[in-house]
Amino acid sequence: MRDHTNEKAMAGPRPVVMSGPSGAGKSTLLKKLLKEFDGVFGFSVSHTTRSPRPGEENGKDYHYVTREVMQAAIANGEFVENAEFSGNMYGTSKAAVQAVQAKNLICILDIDMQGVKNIKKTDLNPIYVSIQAPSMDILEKRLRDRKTESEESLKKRLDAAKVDVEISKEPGLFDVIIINEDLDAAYGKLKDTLLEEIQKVRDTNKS
Ligand SMILES: Nc1ncnc2c1ncn2[C@@H]1O[C@H](COP(=O)(O)OP(=O)(O)OP(=O)(O)O)[C@@H](O)[C@H]1O
Ligand SMILES: Nc1nc2c(ncn2[C@@H]2O[C@H](COP(=O)(O)O)[C@@H](O)[C@H]2O)c(=O)[nH]1
Repeated sequence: MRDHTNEKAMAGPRPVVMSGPSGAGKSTLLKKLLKEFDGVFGFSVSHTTRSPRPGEENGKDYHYVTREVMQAAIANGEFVENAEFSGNMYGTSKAAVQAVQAKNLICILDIDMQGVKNIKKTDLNPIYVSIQAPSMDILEKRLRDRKTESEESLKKRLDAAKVDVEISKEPGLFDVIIINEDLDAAYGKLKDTLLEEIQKVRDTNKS
């Protein structure tokens, strides 16, 4: 059977991959984009086996599933990419990407470094953005202040962050690395990076 995800990817605007250490500010920044540019961006809702955090909604932030359900769906070829992160499974389903691209929106994927490497093997052709904190100390403070992690999970995320920051230096891996120190400044850089694609969607919607 042919994979229609890729045909849609060729036709519509380029997706955006937002990656970077847990706690660097990816969700904060992408939520600002979705709010300011209503009708331009759409979020690719991932699947995960982790439990929802207070305030998170099933189907909006993630599709919360069991490991068994997720493994079966992966085996069935339903995912573009998947990864194990900090003791849980995460993955982007083909349906999640298609749902956004069917509306001719810029599809935003919030994924870890394993996801970036796997998306590179597809022909999704996204813009790759790495969001990083100014230092490991600041990253740790943000994660602690967010109050979402146990000590064990915090340690796993900080260990993964160190690896992530090193790998992100690989030439050509990311189109842009944004250091999220001042939120407004980081958001400004993100918008500058995506300006051309935003304009394309606006032009298409006008005509
Ligand atoms: N520029 C900033 N200055 C201070 N705090 C920030 C800044 N950007 C984000 N934060 C805060 O840092 C915390 C982590 O941000 P956020 O949840 O967006 O990170 P994330 O990269 O999406 O993490 P994860 O990958 O775990 O989902 C949040 O509490 C957020 O409010
Ligand atoms: N490879 C993938 N990584 C994903 C996906 N969805 C989220 N993530 C990444 O997981 C970590 C942790 O997220 P959290 O919500 O538990 O804090 C973070 O780095 C996300 O970018 C996915 O579908 N694939």
